[in-house]
Amino acid sequence: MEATKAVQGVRFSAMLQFKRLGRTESNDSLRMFGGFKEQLFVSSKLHLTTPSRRIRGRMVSLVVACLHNNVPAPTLESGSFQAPVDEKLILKIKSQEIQPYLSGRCIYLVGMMGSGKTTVGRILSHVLSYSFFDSDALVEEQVDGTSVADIFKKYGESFFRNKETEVLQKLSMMRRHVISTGGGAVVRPINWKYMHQGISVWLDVPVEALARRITAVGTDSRPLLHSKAGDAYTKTFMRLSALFEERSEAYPNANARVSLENMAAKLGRSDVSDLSPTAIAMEALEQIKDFLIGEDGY
Ligand SMILES: Nc1ncnc2c1ncn2[C@@H]1O[C@H](COP(=O)(O)OP(=O)(O)O)[C@@H](O)[C@H]1O
Ligand SMILES: O=C(O)C1=C[C@@H](OP(=O)(O)O)[C@@H](O)[C@H](O)C1
Repeated sequence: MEATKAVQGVRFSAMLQFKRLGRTESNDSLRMFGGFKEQLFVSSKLHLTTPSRRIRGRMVSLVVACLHNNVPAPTLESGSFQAPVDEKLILKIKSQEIQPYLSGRCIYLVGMMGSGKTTVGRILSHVLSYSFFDSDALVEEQVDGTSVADIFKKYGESFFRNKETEVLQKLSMMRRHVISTGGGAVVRPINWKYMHQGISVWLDVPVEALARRITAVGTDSRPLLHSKAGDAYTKTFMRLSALFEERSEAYPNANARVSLENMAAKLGRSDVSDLSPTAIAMEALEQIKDFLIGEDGY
């Protein structure tokens, strides 16, 4: 039987020491569960086709030899198959790489509405074993569960901004949180004082892509985009462009920048829409690492 068949349908909890991926080869053990009553031990040799730290999306060859119920591997199964490198494992490795430099500091995601702060923030919090907070949701809690749209309608934008600053002040005293900030949090210098207690990351997404994403979900929860005239995409695009213009000097205050245009160019993609939240989270970790290493003077 081929090794591919031997592992077919088996869900496994991989304990592969991917930390070693920088090497061309490593020997490790996988402990596999499911589909079999007995535990199946697989000794593996992992070959990277090109030794590189940038292994994103590359296929690796995993040479597998199985040991089942203490029957030696050669008499049971052996073979090799191509396996896609698990993005989640890579994320985990990258997160482990930065943990010593991060030393529990919070991560603040900044960027325009729809830039993916919440989506990417949740992924980052998961891999870093941090808690996730959305500053808009915390403002809503402070105002008895009133939605951001209603806060703007009832009390106005300044009231919302004051609450947002209060929330950021409280968060600045905490540790081990990933925070998705509101798109306009960057305009108040005092907010930067709080966000600089942690590491800030700007998700820099072209306005066209933002407008596409927001048009797809509607503008109900985003009062600054409410408008009656024109078709949904055009009015969202126009409003976002004006807001981005006003804030274009504020976003670069962030410690690290994830540019979707740069990512797409690097990966040979013609459209930033092809970049998955996981890929963006990986790039965020990479950029955070560069910042932290620079900060440490290495
Ligand atoms: N990389 C991505 N590709 C496609 N759609 C995305 C991506 N990231 C986020 N989205 C979608 O865009 C919308 C806005 O994302 P969200 O994370 O809420 O942004 P923010 O918190 O910055 O306002 C959501 O519908 C989300 O599913
Ligand atoms: O850009 C802005 O000024 C705003 C962005 C919103 O958050 P998201 O960026 O999470 O949509 C929310 O804070 C509020 O509607 C104002």
